[in-house]
Amino acid sequence: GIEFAVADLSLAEAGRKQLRLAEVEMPGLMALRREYADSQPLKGARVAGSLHMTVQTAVLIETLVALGAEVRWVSCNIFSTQDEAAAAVVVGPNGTVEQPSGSPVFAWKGETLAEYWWCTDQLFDFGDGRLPNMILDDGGDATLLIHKGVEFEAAGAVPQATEEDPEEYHLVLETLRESLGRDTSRFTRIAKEVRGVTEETTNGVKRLYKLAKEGELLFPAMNVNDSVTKSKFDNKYGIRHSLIDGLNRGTDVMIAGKVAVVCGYGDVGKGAVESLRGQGARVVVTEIDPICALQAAMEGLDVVELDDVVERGDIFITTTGNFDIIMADQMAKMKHNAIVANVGHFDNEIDMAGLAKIPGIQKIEIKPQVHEWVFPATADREAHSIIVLSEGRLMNLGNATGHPSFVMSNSFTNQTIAQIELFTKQGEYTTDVHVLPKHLDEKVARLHLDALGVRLTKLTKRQAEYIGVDVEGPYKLDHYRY
Ligand SMILES: NC(=O)c1ccc[n+]([C@@H]2O[C@H](COP(=O)([O-])OP(=O)(O)OC[C@H]3O[C@@H](n4cnc5c(N)ncnc54)[C@H](O)[C@@H]3O)[C@@H](O)[C@H]2O)c1
Ligand SMILES: COc1cccc(Nc2cc(C)nc([C@@H]3CCN(C(=O)c4nonc4N)C3)c2)c1
Repeated sequence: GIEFAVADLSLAEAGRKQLRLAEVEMPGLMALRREYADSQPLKGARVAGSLHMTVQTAVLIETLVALGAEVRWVSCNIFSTQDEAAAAVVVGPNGTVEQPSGSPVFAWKGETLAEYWWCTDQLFDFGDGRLPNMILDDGGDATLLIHKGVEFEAAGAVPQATEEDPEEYHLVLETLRESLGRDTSRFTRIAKEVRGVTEETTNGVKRLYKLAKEGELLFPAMNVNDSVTKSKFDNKYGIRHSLIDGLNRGTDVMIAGKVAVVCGYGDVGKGAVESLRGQGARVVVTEIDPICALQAAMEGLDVVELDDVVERGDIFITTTGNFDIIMADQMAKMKHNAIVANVGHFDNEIDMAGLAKIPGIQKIEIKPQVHEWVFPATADREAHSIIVLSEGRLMNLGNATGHPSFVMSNSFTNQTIAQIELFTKQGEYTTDVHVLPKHLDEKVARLHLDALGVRLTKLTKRQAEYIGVDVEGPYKLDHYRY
């Protein structure tokens, strides 16, 4: 039978219904299932995946299986599992709760960190001594376990963590110590078996480039994040869709007419501005980068310093990927019931620690993920409040439901094509970090056009020659900025 560790298998039926809806909104993945139904390019692939165990990811998993792969899965985030999606994957399209016939999943919403690393360790045993030969990663935790495992197997022991190591690193070492106790060459064998890893996000990609630079990368890696059809969608269109979704679900405030301050005007900031402008907000931005600031000005946006507008703004959104963007003393000056939220980096763009330390501050939960922070009266101002969403964490996840399926279809079509590339073209990809060739990035876009009723114009041969491209593409140079 199928091994698994999920919250509740009986949620499978509900999950299956959501999966069927998501399939219609994920045309790229469904097109790949049709294109490769006969050739089964992933036959023989044993894919160990660590990526948010959501309804959208379930469609990715069943696409990999439809192309011939055997798959084991965990979530890459202790809160992002949708339990009904995990259950649906285990039961599978043709199974039952009593007789699950899907794929092994080890993930549930609200895992402890110790449970998280136990789950990740379950990825690497496909039964009868069989090991993974492909890794699909988001944030690099599966890749980390393999690399650290190989390092410590070679050393013959796992070192003790020191007190300056974060608590999580203690858990990683504990997990590896147990593994070494069971088998002194497990990760060394896995590393030999793995043909490559495909990495979903910026942070995971940064870790891969670091490993490659230090000459420690053990197998070829595909940087899926930097496909144009992944990061533009994730960062710009995903946020444009879900920013007002989170604002509306959280506050129901009328956005029209309000002054909205967007900190950062990169891909996410551009999506955030469009989202708010679409609702009639009067948007201003802050930036450190003169090119992005000039772009904003060209779009008719005021570019200001935060302190210029901290008393005038109604809605403040951080998108910088940096930290200490909105500080407690600035929040103290805001209008009564100004809204503050983050869609950028984890939880340190907004100074929540500083806010909590203000003498006499009061935190009132209005509803889950929506808090009113009440500043006590001072000599020159009566008591007043601000509204903070998702406690300063990613509010499109805390107050809304993450990216819509169509956005994830673009990301995951890149993932699937990248898996096929590394699995079927061993030797063509060196042990380094690669990006998908542009014609495959363009293929991802092509696979999403029919669903939108887009009709592409065809180049004539002479036109193609005139601009120096092939009729079938690629249509741009590698460094072209879309
Ligand atoms: N919430 C989500 O679903 C989601 C989705 C995608 C990306 N992200 C995150 O959003 C962040 C931004 O992503 P991106 O692709 O837009 O990056 P980006 O580099 O394109 O944009 C960030 C911008 O912020 C600017 N910036 C940096 N420090 C600043 C400061 N102190 N004040 C003002 N501006 C500053 C930079 O100049 C840059 O233009 C990243 O942390 C990314 O992981 C979140
Ligand atoms: C509460 O709602 C959800 C729903 C889904 C995931 C999450 N949790 C995170 C946490 C972190 C740190 N990052 C992400 C990124 C940004 C948006 N993402 C997706 O939407 C997504 N990814 O896989 N399927 C998807 N759907 C991936 C999502 C929260």
